[in-house]
Amino acid sequence: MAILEIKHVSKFFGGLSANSDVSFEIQHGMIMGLIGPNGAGKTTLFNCITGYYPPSKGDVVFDGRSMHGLQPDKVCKLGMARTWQKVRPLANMSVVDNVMVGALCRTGSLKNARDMAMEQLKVVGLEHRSGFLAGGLPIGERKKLEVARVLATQPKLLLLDEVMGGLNPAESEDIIQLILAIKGLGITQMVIEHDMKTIMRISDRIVVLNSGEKLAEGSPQEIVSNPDVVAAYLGSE
Ligand SMILES: Nc1ncnc2c1ncn2[C@@H]1O[C@H](COP(=O)(O)OP(=O)(O)OP(=O)(O)O)[C@@H](O)[C@H]1O
Repeated sequence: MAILEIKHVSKFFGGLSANSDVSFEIQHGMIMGLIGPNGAGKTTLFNCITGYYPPSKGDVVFDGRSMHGLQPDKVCKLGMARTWQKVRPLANMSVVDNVMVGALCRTGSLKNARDMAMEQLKVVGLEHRSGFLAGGLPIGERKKLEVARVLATQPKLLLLDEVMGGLNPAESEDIIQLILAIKGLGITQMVIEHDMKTIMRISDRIVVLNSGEKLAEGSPQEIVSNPDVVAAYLGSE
């Protein structure tokens, strides 16, 4: 069974169709890349999947259960967590306290939450920063902090929205290695990313959105050799 089934999802903002009849499935343990030109509807789809927007039409089925009508906190408790394009840590709190916020979705004990947070800081390589103020971290470490915070919610499915945006090549490489390590932990991931080389490298499959519609789906090789994708997306780079 697929971990996530997106079934004919549409999202309208007034007359604008941000997502239009989008359907695909994500299998357990894989990395699904989600690409498309600016304004193609990628973030809107993340919002529809994770309960931030109710889809105007269609349904999202996670682990065999419809997400219809569920708020983001409930969706997160069921095992789906997402990052945001703009990283906004709780700047005046320590790094470990930021991650504890995620862990408190799973435990009421502050001690357990701290232990869980430290565990995730190790996964992302930030344990040496645990006592620092989150607001003082450089951008590359803020991104890792964001990933640690969502990992602390113990997701089965992680949705990463342009987590490499604004990073230099060395920082991006760190995040790529982190995404691959998370895959090694058995966590399924869906990744929005603009850099084509990166998305080709990390994805098992890729879905391409264009003007809100699913334009193509396939392996990285199938996507780069798809003439529609080249015309709509690669041609616009
Ligand atoms: N809350 C909203 N209200 C009205 N229109 C919206 C809203 N959110 C998104 N849109 C519109 O929906 C379309 C898709 O936007 P979305 O942010 O999902 O695209 P995207 O593929 O994530 O773009 P980018 O790559 O630039 O982040 C755009 O035309 C955008 O202006």
